[in-house]
Amino acid sequence: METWRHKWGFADTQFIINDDRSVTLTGDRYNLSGYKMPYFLSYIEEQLGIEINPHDQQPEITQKFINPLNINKCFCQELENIFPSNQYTFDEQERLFHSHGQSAFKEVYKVLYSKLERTVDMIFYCQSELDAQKIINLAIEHNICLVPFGGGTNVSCALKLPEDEKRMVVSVDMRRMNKIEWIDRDNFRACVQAGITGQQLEEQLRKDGFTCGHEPDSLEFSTLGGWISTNASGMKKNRYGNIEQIVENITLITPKGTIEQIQPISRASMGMQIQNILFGSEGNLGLITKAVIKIHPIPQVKKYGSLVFPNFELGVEFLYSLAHSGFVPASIRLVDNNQFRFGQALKPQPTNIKGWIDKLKKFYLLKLCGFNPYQMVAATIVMEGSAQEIAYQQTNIYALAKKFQGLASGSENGQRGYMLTYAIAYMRDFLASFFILGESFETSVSWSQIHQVCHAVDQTLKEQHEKFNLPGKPYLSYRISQIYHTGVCLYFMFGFYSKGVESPEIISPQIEHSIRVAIMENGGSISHHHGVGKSRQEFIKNTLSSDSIELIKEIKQANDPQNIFGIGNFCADAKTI
Ligand SMILES: Cc1cc2nc3c(=O)[nH]c(=O)nc-3n(C[C@H](O)[C@H](O)[C@H](O)COP(=O)(O)OP(=O)(O)OC[C@H]3O[C@@H](n4cnc5c(N)ncnc54)[C@H](O)[C@@H]3O)c2cc1C
Repeated sequence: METWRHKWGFADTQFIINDDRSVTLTGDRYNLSGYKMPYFLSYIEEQLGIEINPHDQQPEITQKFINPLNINKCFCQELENIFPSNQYTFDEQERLFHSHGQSAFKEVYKVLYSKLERTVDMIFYCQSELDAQKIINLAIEHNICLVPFGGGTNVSCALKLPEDEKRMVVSVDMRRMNKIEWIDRDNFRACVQAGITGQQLEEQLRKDGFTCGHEPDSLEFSTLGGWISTNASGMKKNRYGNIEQIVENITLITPKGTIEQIQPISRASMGMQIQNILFGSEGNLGLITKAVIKIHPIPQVKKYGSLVFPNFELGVEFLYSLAHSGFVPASIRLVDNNQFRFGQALKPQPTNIKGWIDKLKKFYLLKLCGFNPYQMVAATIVMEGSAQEIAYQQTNIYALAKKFQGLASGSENGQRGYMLTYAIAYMRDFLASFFILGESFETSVSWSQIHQVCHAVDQTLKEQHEKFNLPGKPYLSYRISQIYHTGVCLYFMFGFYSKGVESPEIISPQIEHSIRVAIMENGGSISHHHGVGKSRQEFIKNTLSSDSIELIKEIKQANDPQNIFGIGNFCADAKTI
């Protein structure tokens, strides 16, 4: 539990360069692990217009910055009297780990290569609802700032500490609260403690024959409390719902008491629903200790699929028709040509037979069907349900795709596409060590504005790259990762070469900011699922009316007048209300 890691993921998994310049993902956790990828480096070099020297790596700082302890002696003394010593720590690595999320430029880069502005003073490991009440009471008595901590996977700087916070700051790590309290088999509900990670949740439910089905790409480390706090979205939301459709009751312990419904309800008309404001509360209101969630029997069949289309426009037209049909699969994603080619670059050197088959497939696609390798795109699909449901979806999806010149391209490619998403954050850290900085960002956008937003992002990135006189070429790729009745979630990845660039950690957020402005000016939203945190606070005023913002501030003020939960997300001046 107390292990820390500033980079993404498991310690046994990292990309390395072999002597022959091929790249391997170590370990055996993913289906990308353990084999040589001969085309990886050349793809990156071609895209960025640079040459990677495997021996020229950016050195990580060995003595990482941790600010001097800011101790409230009376608080610490009382805490010592109430809790055993294994429930809190001042360990420096733990303090650093609990002071950041996974934003590439503003957090991880700073920890590894520069300096994080501020660290927490202590970590408290919350083990029960009673612990939550006690630590909040102690914090009120001694004026301590508490910061709820889930898996530390947010990418919105939600755990970034306000620099002007003068009080002792205690991170409240919720991960010891990781049990399923009860399962109601008849009504498909489970009451689950908030510190459970997605992986633990699925493993525990599976033993009883159930699944929750919420699968964000951070599933291995992110927690139920974090999902609620950030209003998360999982890849299979078409079948299982986004987090707000999955959760039926939340328990939040606040400085004023306990916020919850008396019992979970399938649906209710009961006046204003206080539960709704907890989705996206981002650690501002209190500690989420548990939630009642919907569960489902493990599906009889899970099947991957994939399609290729001649270009992104046809792929989007297909998705538009699919979104308004009755056979939407659990998940479908459409990747642009850059991401499609990146997927190809991660493949192993084919064996003789496989190489021969691949050549035949290529001949069919490129020569007979006339696909252009620099325009074609791919959709990856996950179908879950009964055998009949899958058969129905499969038949109809492939028939519909044909109308948009789509061709089926196999389940193996579909599965690889999904596995790729688990490797992206490992790739970010690997590339950063070779001065290639990248970040992902997302938005929701109406169907009619998809191309406009993609174009605006592309243009803005090119302009910014030129403005800062950065070396090589900028990299951009995007995918549609969720479809809705009225629009989609667009998920972008961008990168640039930073060798020789002064303070890339200052330039990168400026580029990101300009891109968000372009997104919003062209009809995109502040965020589809990453949340506001500190990264997107300034865009709240373009999202909500000023009176709405005031109301939210008043709720915060009424609930936490001392600003014990002083992490200051959502609104820059939320803490001063
Ligand atoms: C590689 C990668 C892939 C990702 N994929 C997805 C994705 O597919 N979908 C998606 O929605 N997001 C995704 N994210 C973003 C991130 O995983 C989510 O925002 C996630 O919900 C954060 O959960 P966490 O437990 O890590 O929370 P943390 O990062 O620990 O905290 C996030 C915020 O929630 C608050 N908080 C956490 N727990 C509690 C609690 N128990 N009570 C009160 N407040 C609490 C914290 O104070 C903080 O403000 C991804 C991130 C990465 C790095």
